Order: sequence, then structure tokens, then C-alpha cells
Amino acid sequence: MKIDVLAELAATLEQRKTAAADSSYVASLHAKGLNKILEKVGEESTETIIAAKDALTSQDKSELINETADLWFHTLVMLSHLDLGPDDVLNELARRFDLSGLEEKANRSK
Ligand SMILES: N=c1c2ncn([C@@H]3O[C@H](COP(=O)(O)OP(=O)(O)OP(=O)(O)O)[C@@H](O)[C@H]3O)c2ncn1[C@@H]1O[C@H](COP(=O)(O)O)[C@@H](O)[C@H]1O
Repeated sequence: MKIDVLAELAATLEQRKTAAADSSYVASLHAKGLNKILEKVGEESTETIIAAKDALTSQDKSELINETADLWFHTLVMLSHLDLGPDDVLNELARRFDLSGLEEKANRSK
């Protein structure tokens, strides 16, 4: 499992927060602000859903992998814009290891 990719990307994203907007795509997103970043997250979510539907009837899953990478990337930019990072999400997923999804859902309504 290539978790180190997330760590390396997070470090790059952190550096880009202070870079010039015309020198970096990530810096240009930060300069445009949260609404633009969320627009990209929305776009990539839709494209991922369409690619997943197509993948059901195709041997070639590369489009789904590409769109999911775009989605993960833009959600990482979103987290970084709000001073969060992949560790915050990974810690939450790790906290849930011993909790079944059904159990968690049942506890929510208590
Ligand atoms: N992983 C990525 C990555 N994935 C996707 N993208 C970009 O995300 C954009 C999204 O694709 P679209 O087709 O929607 O983009 P677009 O049409 O240019 O966007 P809009 O003008 O419509 O907003 C493309 O420009 C991709 O190049 C990424 N840009 C950067 N990274 C990583 O971020 C690092 C820093 O990038 P820079 O900030 O550009 O130096 C890079 O070294 C990479 O590791």
C-alpha cells in the first residue's frame, strides 16, 4: 500500500499554498478560493460516477482510475485549503476499524 504517496503529495500541496498563482495549478486554485476548489471536487465526483458506470461494461478501468485520482487530488487540495490533511482523514478511518458500519448507523439514532 502506497500511503507514502499521500504524505509526499500533502507536503507538495502545503508548499504550493504560498507559491505564486501563475507558477502552479494548486496555487491558482487557492488563489481562486474555496468555491472554485469545491466546484472542481463536484466536477470530479460527477466524472468519477460516470467512469464507474462505464467501467461496469468495459474491460478497461483506466478512465475510472484517472477520474478517481483527480477526485482524491482535488479533495486533498480542499482539505489543505482548510488547514487539514490526509492524516486527519486516515486517523478517522483508523478509528473506525473496530466499528461496523451497521453498528455505527444504529448508534447515530440513539
Ligand atoms: N496530482 C496532481 C493533479 N491531478 C490532476 N491535476 C490537474 O487538475 C486539473 C483538473 O483537470 P481538468 O481537466 O478539470 O482541468 P482544467 O480544465 O485545466 O480546469 P479548469 O480550468 O476547468 O478549472 C488538470 O489541470 C490536472 O493537471 C493535478 N495537478 C497537480 N497534481 C499534483 O500536485 C503537484 C503540484 O502541482 P502544481 O501546483 O501544478 O505544481 C504536482 O506535482 C502533482 O503531484
